[in-house]
Amino acid sequence: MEAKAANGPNTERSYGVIDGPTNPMVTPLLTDLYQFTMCYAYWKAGKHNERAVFDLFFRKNPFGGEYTIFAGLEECIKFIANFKFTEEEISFIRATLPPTCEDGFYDYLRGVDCSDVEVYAISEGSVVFPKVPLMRVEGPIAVAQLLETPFVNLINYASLVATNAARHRLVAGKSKMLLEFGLRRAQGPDGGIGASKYCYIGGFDATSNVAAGRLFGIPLRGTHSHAFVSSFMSPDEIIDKSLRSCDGSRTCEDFVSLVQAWLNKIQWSRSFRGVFGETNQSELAAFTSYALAFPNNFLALVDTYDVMKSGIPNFCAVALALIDLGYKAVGIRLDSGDLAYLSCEARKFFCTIENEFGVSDFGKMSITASNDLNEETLDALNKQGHEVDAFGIGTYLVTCYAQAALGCVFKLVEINNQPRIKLSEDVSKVSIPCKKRCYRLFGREGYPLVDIMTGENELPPKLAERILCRHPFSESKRAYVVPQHVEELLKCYWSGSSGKAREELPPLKNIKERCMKQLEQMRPDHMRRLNPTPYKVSVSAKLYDFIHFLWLNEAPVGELQ
Ligand SMILES: Nc1ncnc2c1ncn2[C@@H]1O[C@H](COP(=O)(O)OP(=O)(O)OP(=O)(O)O)[C@@H](O)[C@H]1O
Ligand SMILES: O=P(O)(O)OC[C@H]1O[C@H](OP(=O)(O)OP(=O)(O)O)[C@H](O)[C@@H]1O
Ligand SMILES: O=C(O)c1cccnc1
Ligand SMILES: [Mg+2]
Repeated sequence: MEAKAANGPNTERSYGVIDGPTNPMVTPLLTDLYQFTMCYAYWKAGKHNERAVFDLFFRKNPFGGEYTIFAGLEECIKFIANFKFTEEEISFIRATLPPTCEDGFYDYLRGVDCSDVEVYAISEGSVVFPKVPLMRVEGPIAVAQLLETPFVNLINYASLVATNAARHRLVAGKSKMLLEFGLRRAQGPDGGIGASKYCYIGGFDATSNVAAGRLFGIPLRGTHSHAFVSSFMSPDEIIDKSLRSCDGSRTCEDFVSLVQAWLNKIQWSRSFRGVFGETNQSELAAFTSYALAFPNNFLALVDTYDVMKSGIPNFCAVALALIDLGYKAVGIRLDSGDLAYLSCEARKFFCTIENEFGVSDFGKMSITASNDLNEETLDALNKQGHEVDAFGIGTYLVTCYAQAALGCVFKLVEINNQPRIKLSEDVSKVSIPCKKRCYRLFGREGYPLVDIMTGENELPPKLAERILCRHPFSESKRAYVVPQHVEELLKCYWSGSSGKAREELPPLKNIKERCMKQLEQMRPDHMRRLNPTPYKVSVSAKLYDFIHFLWLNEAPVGELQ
């Protein structure tokens, strides 16, 4: 079933006005307690207004892949645009912190907003890679610190599920319809709404989630369930049997009998004689009823009793009766069994009907498949060969069953213009210091070749000019690149009250288009499922030297005795 296009409240916006986050639970209190204790301690030390720079990034691509889709930025910007404590929230913090905390702190909180904060970010829907900041947050340290948990929360799942959706899209292929059916299995209401929004960005065509359709204008689609089929007993219970023809010129007074006549014709036709016997009459009643309710959108779930011996013949009888009245049935959904085999058998059945009764295009009837689908099953279906046109995917997609979290982090990289580094025994966890600029360098064939981070004041990489790209931590890994195209990745998305120009938040459709375009632009070996080639993430020679200077400076020298 296809719902009429929705015009969500967020589809229109005027420049400069940013409405609040989608989820009203996203308030300044949606953070970890330690953000408030640190905030108090910064304030007590008189440090709260020191200018800090934080980077938000992740360390490893999810799902064993070599790419990630960045999502969740719009919600972060909506959050900070409306960041302000209510009196009730301040009272709660007062009651939560120890009584020794001074009153002046609460007066300070009363005045806190994000007018002194700037956020630079990669555009939402972009293909992104580990270590490169997705967002750079600059502002008074006490305020920027309060943003850590909500920002990381808003980005982590959004990017994870958008990446999961993109991976499903890549396996399914461009021509297939992908429907997100996950609401009932998602991690709560926010998980469900988020999944619908971010799966759409990652390449799904539609969702069954009505609230997401209203909120974001995502196309809504749906079929019907087994309950609808098994709720009927027999065609006798259909009371209003009349159906007006599609053009309104005549009325069929007994659609139920028309369906029955078609079922007999199919059963006794040359091609189907002996292929199936009595079909299930309660199923036939359900299909007939559904067709009477939606003659233009008739799609039947055919696996309640027996796909080939009941569901498909019953569907065809109803579809042919609809055709008599000038309607065009949509197709079927398979929700169990061997989806490769059954989809091929169903297609053969439809093609035989087309030939037997001379009904053009009956063989092209749409076949939707669902039932615990995931990347692996889609891949297996491709290998076996199938006739599925649309996949309805829920549980594995929205719960990100293959990987629980993306692991985004928020690290201090500069304070009062002083670069800071976070060391770790594990080199992959050492943070890259300094307020940085990030660029994507494209090669001769149009593919992105490498992302490079430089210090803020370094000259940007120049077109057709050789630049040394160094692995941030491994001395021997380096390469010269002559970029044919250079894209600066971090753009200003929030400039507070500074008056600096900032990017407008694009409509969801544009974010999705960006994502699809960028995925297409990637070199195929980075995208393959098995042993993909890692995309190179690098730093300039100058930044490399500085990281290692700072590293040596900060790391204590051990003493052996
Ligand atoms: N041709 C296929 N190749 C690989 N996996 C498939 C194929 N067809 C279906 N699957 C997957 O196999 C699993 C079958 O699920 P399950 O064992 O629950 O059987 P079922 O068909 O759902 O049976 P039931 O009628 O009890 O619901 C699903 O995850 C489905 O996506
Ligand atoms: O399988 P998923 O990828 O999660 O897709 C959504 C599932 O939800 C519906 O049925 P439901 O699972 O509620 O009932 P069932 O267990 O009888 O299939 C639908 O028929 C799909 O099977
Ligand atoms: O419309 C459907 O077919 C649907 C919706 C949600 C879950 N399963 C199926
Ligand atoms: Mg199921």
